Amino acid sequence: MTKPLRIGVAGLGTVGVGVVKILAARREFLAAAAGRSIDIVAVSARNKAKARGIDIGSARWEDDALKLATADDIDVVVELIGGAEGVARALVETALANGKHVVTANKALIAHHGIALAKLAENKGVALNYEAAVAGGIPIIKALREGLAANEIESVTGILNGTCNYILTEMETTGRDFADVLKDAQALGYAEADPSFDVGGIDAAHKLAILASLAFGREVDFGSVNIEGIEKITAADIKFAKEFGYKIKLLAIATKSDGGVEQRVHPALVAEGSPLAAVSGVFNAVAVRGDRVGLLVLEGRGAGEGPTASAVLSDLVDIARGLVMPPFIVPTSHLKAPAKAAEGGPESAYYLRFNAVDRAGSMAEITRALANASVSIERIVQRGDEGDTGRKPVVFVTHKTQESSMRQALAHLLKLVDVAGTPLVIRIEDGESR
Ligand SMILES: NC(=O)c1ccc[n+]([C@@H]2O[C@H](COP(=O)([O-])OP(=O)(O)OC[C@H]3O[C@@H](n4cnc5c(N)ncnc54)[C@H](O)[C@@H]3O)[C@@H](O)[C@H]2O)c1
Ligand SMILES: N[C@@H](CCO)C(=O)O
Ligand code: NA
Repeated sequence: MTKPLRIGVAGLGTVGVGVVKILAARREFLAAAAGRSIDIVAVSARNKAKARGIDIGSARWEDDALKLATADDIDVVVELIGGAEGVARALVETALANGKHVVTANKALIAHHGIALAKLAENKGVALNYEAAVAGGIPIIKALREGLAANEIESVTGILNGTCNYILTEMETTGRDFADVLKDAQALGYAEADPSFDVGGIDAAHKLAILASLAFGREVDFGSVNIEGIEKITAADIKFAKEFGYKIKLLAIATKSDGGVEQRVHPALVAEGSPLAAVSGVFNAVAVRGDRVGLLVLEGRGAGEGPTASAVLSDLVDIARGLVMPPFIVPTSHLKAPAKAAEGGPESAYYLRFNAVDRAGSMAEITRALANASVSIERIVQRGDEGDTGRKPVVFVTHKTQESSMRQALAHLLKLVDVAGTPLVIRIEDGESR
């Protein structure tokens, strides 16, 4: 057998602990699969004394993670700290500059600096692998890089944040409130250090920008993603959606058009019975449409110790086998510059919810405001308690309409005295039916 692949692990939190556990449990099999053993020679984390339930054996402890990037006895730096800047970025840059392979689960880092880091890796002939960064245990990077390489990709639609999907599913099935369920997701190790990245849609946008780059052969363009989170979704919305035959999901959608790429992350109503509506709890899914393969849907756990560490290990086994591929499928010199497609996307139906005064004539005014913007209504429901505000929730489902018409309708609604606050507007998507 060739000499061992020597790794340094920075970060021993949810993911780092999972990596140490798999390496211990599957040591012999992985060595046989890779043709060499994978040995942890050093680790680093913030708190040496913390009980983690793992045995790091003879691995040395480094208080300063950056030492892993310069140590002579390390071939691969495994970055599991997190964050687009700070120690994580410095560690990865220094490791690559020193000719060490890097494996990371850090989507924020790859979304912001992936191309610059890939250039560094290419110059040094080393790997920059990040399977764990997108959709946890689903091998979507491998699928795009290897299994789907023959295809021109037309669109990628995903449920890419485990925390949000877990929250929306729990709210639906148990009726518990948002804040309560978010605490659970944190305790289970799903959420980011700052959970507003999850619920605000930023984490899903990081992942989408990476997938869009791989799918469409353009440089990562996180800045162009239109992002909306799930913070405004209430248990009542989930109930109304169910009544109409839909589930609410945080979708991440990247579509190729003549002018470039449209990237958006937002909650959407997806029809029950469609592949994406069936994805529940911490599960993620990625639906890819390729010109030759057609629709392909991959589903699996998107967060948590085991699934994420599983992806990190697959990257390590690739390196141990001697596979060093361009981080973005093609060399960075072949990637096209980012190009943002005209906004608006395809026509879609919408769900609209707001509170309105329940008096004679108010509904007529509201429907007129929508009609004046060419938005036609499929369903109206007015129900619920007036409470002490004198206003009742009103929910509309529209027929398919242009986004510009919907914006115009909203502007009209906001001028009506009977409408309170800003209406919640959610797109209705088809959930990637075949
Ligand atoms: N938890 C998941 O389900 C999941 C899934 C996919 C990707 N990720 C990504 O994996 C990375 C790690 O996530 P996590 O959930 O394991 O985080 P975590 O907060 O559980 O662990 C982070 C670890 O990094 C260490 N750390 C922080 N600052 C450090 C420093 N300056 N030097 C050395 N160590 C330092 C901490 O001590 C801790 O051990 C992040 O990039 C995250 O986005 C997490
Ligand atoms: N916070 C992320 C972790 C996996 O990337 C999520 O909930 O999906
Ligand atoms: Na993955």
